[in-house]
Amino acid sequence: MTLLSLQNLTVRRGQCPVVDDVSLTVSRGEFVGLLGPNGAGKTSLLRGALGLLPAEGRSSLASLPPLARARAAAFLPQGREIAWPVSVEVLVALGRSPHGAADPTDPAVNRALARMGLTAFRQRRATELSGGEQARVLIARALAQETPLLLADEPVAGLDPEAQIRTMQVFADLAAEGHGVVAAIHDLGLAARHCSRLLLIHRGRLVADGPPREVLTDAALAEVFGIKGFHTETADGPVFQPMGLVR
Ligand SMILES: Nc1ncnc2c1ncn2[C@@H]1O[C@H](COP(=O)(O)OP(=O)(O)OP(=O)(O)O)[C@@H](O)[C@H]1O
Repeated sequence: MTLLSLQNLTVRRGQCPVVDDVSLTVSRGEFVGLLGPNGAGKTSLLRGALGLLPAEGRSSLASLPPLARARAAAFLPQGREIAWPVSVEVLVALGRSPHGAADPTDPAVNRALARMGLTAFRQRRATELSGGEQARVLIARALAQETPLLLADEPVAGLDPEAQIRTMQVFADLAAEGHGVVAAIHDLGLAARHCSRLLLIHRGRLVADGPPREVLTDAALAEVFGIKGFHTETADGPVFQPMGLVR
């Protein structure tokens, strides 16, 4: 079942298209990594798809009324600032708002806290956590929304290795449970290891779309990122490591 459909989506900042004629679909069961260099258009693509930026073309999400959209897709923005000194459980419960009251005793809040390893933090004041802990709380808020689709902008940025792997595993589990996840990710090794599909964005255009091994080719790495990488298959799954510059 299709959770997101983009047809010829174009987002302009000024005159310049920063998302250029992108068409794709995302289905249940997919954990999609959105890759591309700084400024490639990943955030603009996510925001355009959600209707948070004006766009030409069509997005199945952007055309929904706000409440239906909030029940269809959760969004984790790139910014990680928590402004209100509320408890972790109250903040995570805000993810339940599209479904009615934001109740900290809602089982969905417990599930989100547990998935992100935050149960012991639930009574802590969110503004008094470390940067990485706050980032995990914001992921938990998006998980508590329990939507068919999760769009996450650099969810593992600033997390320690355990939290990065835990978060990638949570997203892969969500996909295995029948949700869809699209996450902008700069760590190509984590993306290659955990995502079922990668989208490669270069100067606003979708230049590759497929399984990690087919997207992270030597030619694409050189052309898009200016790097070379090392791949291998291990008993624990695929390993990809960026190795050096080519320009
Ligand atoms: N508010 C803005 N006004 C004008 N141009 C913008 C604005 N925000 C972003 N841009 C430009 O749009 C392009 C795409 O930016 P976007 O934030 O989508 O990239 P990104 O792939 O998410 O990058 P990063 O990996 O650095 O987060 C960039 O060239 C950027 O300079």
